[in-house]
Amino acid sequence: MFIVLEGIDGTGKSTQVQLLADWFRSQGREVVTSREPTDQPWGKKLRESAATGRLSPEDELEYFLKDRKQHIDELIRPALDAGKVVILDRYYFSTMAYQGSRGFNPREIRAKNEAFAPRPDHLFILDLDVDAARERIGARGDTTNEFEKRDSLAKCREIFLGLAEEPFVHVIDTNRPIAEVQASLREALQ
Ligand SMILES: Nc1ncnc2c1ncn2[C@@H]1O[C@H](COP(=O)(O)OP(=O)(O)OP(=O)(O)O)[C@@H](O)[C@H]1O
Ligand SMILES: Cc1cn([C@H]2C[C@H](O)[C@@H](COP(=O)(O)O)O2)c(=O)[nH]c1=O
Repeated sequence: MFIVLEGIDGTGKSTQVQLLADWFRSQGREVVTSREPTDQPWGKKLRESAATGRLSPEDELEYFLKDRKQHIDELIRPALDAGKVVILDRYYFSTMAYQGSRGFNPREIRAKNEAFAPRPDHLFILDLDVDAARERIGARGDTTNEFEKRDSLAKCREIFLGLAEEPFVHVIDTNRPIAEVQASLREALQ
């Protein structure tokens, strides 16, 4: 079972990934959770760039692809092959949204990724209004970074919602208490 949570910053992805992992573990399943960008060298460079200034659009896209290839080879495929549940906080749909918002064609980005990246069984788009999402980032104690500018987040949200009609995609309204959001995820999986 391969599950991905996506959505703009602050929608509650990390919170929900942990709760979902707890649920699977309580059923005796082995679970691997991970996130992109990863904590490997390409991912680290990308995280640093959020604070120090974004890379050129071309370099940024290239680094995300390199980071993902390594992630798939070293963690995602081995875990899936071993029958584990894999739950990711962001994947190539974020590249469609964020690098799409920088001018690349989201469909081309998707094709490039799907040439090497397995498609998840379930994709949850956690959806929240941009201002509410930015407020949550503030309440978490973080200042918004270069990836979290209002206009580009609005464009990202639009690209994410453009995926809504596909059969493996579930759009989840996260303007609700954490437990209610989690109940919706579990219901969709059941
Ligand atoms: N449903 C909710 N209602 C209110 N607050 C929430 C909800 N879900 C998460 N939060 C809070 O909002 C903040 C952002 O949540 P979280 O870090 O899980 O989001 P995220 O989507 O992973 O963010 P990012 O993409 O920036 O890493 C946290 O302080 C979290 O406790
Ligand atoms: C996978 C991926 C991520 N991003 C951006 C989106 C976020 O703003 C940051 C990651 O931060 P998080 O708060 O830890 O989720 O990276 C991107 O632009 N493109 C991608 O492919």
